[in-house]
Amino acid sequence: MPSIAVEQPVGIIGAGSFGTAIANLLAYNVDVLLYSRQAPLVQQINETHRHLDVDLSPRVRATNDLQELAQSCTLLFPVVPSNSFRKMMHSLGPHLRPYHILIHGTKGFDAPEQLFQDTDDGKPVSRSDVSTMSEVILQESVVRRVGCLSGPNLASEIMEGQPTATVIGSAYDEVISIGKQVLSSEHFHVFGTYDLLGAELAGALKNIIAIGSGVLKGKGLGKNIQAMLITRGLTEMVYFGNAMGSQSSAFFGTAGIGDLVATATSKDSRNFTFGYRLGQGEAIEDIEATMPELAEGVRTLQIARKLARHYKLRVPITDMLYKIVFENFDIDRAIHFLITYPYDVDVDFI
Ligand SMILES: NC(=O)c1ccc[n+]([C@@H]2O[C@H](COP(=O)([O-])OP(=O)(O)OC[C@H]3O[C@@H](n4cnc5c(N)ncnc54)[C@H](O)[C@@H]3O)[C@@H](O)[C@H]2O)c1
Ligand SMILES: O=P(O)(O)OC[C@H](O)CO
Repeated sequence: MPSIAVEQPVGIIGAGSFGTAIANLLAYNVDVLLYSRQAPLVQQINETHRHLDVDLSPRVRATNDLQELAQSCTLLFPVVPSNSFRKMMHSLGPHLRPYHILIHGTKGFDAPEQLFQDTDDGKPVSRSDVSTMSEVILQESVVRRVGCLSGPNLASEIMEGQPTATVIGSAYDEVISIGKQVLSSEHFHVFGTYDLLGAELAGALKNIIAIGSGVLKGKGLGKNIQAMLITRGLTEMVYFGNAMGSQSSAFFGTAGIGDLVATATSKDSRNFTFGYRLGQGEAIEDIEATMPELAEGVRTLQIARKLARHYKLRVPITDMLYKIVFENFDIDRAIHFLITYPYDVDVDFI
């Protein structure tokens, strides 16, 4: 096992909710260098050791110098939203060397901006138009040892010190082992899997179903229908995963059902909350205007809808949610459509 992680600080890129939660988790084992683009925030963190109403470990130091980050840390955790990820990699890439290891925590996809403006259903996208975050890292840097962090990891609970688990997906044993070494603690169990793609797809796709679950809750509906949404939603996630080249098993582990249950049932989830407010009757423009960072699932929904066309997938929940979010489709009609949908078999995958 490489010894770099304990001898050097471990870097985090993105001082938002998840970056901050990960910083305190890492600080049980290692010194941490937390990168933010905002100089005043860096100064505040280093002077007060507090951020987002949380006490930071004295082992956490902040910087706004990407070169310092890359030179000080071999192991880096990029945790910026998917819509900023490629831009962030453009800035970071020139500072990276083949010895760096990147384990990202971002749950979304990258796609050309044109795709998000193009509402023409007749134009599907293909898999090559869409990248996972590990693919973006490979495209934008010389780094090869990449991984992802995926699981039921609501930042607010982690910041309160509550226990949970995660899974590190990577094709490389040393990425999994070093990730476990720096992150494991009595609060945090770390699994490993070679199915990097499956862990990334599960983490991104569950956000769509979390929006749907929030919609039902916002409509005042109960646990029976929420359970069915999660069950059939998981089925649609498997369909997408199989079409995009991952194994089904990823969807039945920590990154799949684990994160789906957490995100689709918690008011601390932005995706669930976005759906809840829709279900309560709020206009999308009003929700967007008052959510500082848009729920990842909204972008993922746009990409998934087009991928479904490309792969000819039968994914009625994804279709209905797309219509609700982007075409003002009536929520009650969508629920009626799904309840009367001619689903033929209960479980049709292994
Ligand atoms: N919040 C959670 O509970 C949670 C848990 C697991 C995974 N995630 C995933 O982590 C990612 C980030 O979520 P979050 O909750 O931390 O979001 P957030 O909005 O709280 O924070 C994102 C941070 O990234 C920074 N950022 C954006 N672009 C950047 C750039 N180019 N360079 C450097 N910093 C940049 C922003 O300034 C912000 O501080 C998302 O993909 C999310 O799905 C979140
Ligand atoms: O819905 P979010 O973006 O708050 O995130 C939920 C996390 O992905 C939980 O693991």
